Amino acid sequence: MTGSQLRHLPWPAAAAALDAPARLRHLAAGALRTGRPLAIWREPGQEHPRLLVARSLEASYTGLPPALDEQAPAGFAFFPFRDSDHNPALFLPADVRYDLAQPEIVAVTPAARELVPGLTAWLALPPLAELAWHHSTQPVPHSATEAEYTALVRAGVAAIAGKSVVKVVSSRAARRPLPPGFDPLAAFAELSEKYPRAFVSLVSAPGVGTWLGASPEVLAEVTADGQFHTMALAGTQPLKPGLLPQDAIWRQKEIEEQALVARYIVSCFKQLRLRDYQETGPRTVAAGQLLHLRTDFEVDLRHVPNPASLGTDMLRLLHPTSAVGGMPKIPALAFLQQHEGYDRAYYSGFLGPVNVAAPGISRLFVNLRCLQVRATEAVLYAGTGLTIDSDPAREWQETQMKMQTVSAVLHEA
Ligand SMILES: C=C(O[C@H]1C=CC=C(C(=O)O)[C@@H]1O)C(=O)O
Repeated sequence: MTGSQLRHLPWPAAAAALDAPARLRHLAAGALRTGRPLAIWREPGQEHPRLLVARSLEASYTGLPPALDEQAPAGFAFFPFRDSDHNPALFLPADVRYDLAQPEIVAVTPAARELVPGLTAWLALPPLAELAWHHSTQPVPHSATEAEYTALVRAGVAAIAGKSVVKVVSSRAARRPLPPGFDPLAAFAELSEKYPRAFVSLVSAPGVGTWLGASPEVLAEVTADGQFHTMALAGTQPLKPGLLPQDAIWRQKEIEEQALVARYIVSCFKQLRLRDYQETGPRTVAAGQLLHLRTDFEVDLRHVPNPASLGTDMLRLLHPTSAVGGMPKIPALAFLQQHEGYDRAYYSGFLGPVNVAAPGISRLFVNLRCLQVRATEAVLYAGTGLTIDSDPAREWQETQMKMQTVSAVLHEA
């Protein structure tokens, strides 16, 4: 949609004393109070967050993953690991938009023009002290003990030894009390400050709940200069004080684990008969206090026969990648369904804006290093790629480390 089709609402004089973050909070409060879905995000390397409010939950239900071409509708994708009635796939239409880089304007699409009178009145009202964040209507997921996680890892290693899978990514959930007065927006700001290279997000939708995260992993990106980008991210070790990422040494296990993810991406390109791509890496990269191995894949969309559909086709083939499911995909997902013992919901799904910054710019990330905000507690999620050499104690430890990325905002004792 062009800028001229958007209706721009100015902030009234009554809001003159509110700075840009206070205005974002006020808009979020209004969306939550009227039961609408919203997404707030800060893209890697960018200074300012954006907010998007969808006119309704019903308008946000979707079937297929979004199309990543410039003709596709603008919105924010929020997809579960597995699509189901409990965890519907959402594409929040970009009905109301607020960009902190342009704090004087609230933009509304024609599809949401019936919101304009209420929104105009809301902008002039004093800010609320409390925000009514949406909470999931699903039961709290089972939180595995170390003994249960050990049994899951052993079952995964046995499945690899029995050759039913080559790799599987086991995961678990953990419950933590929310500190008194926990404020998801303040936590979002803290994550944005702490992890400048992450995709930091806060999504809240009726029934679905409120999810906060700082993801290091691009799933599918289409950039303004016509490039498609994805990455193979896997292998984990702590970033030790004084150690530079480029000096990290990796064990055979992590090298293999990451190579499988890279191989999976190449197999997706092959399915689309795409030979012309740039592969860089693997290189060691830092994500918070962790190091990973990463290979980047770039395709110049100006030099492929199907530029409009390549991003869309790749997204549909990639999710869920072998960095969160395993390989081969179908038996790895069947293993998880049978053995994991809890509902991942939106953890290891994907999320991000499509055609919001401008038509033709999409940035989708894997929903990792995330937590779900419930009424009195947070649910943390993390997984580990297993290979034949996996040691259950190390894998448990690795999930603990991964959970610390986002649990930093809970200020646990
Ligand atoms: C599954 C997760 O991370 C993936 C991404 C990077 C490294 C991973 C690993 O070392 O196992 C995982 O594949 C998670 O953070 O929950």
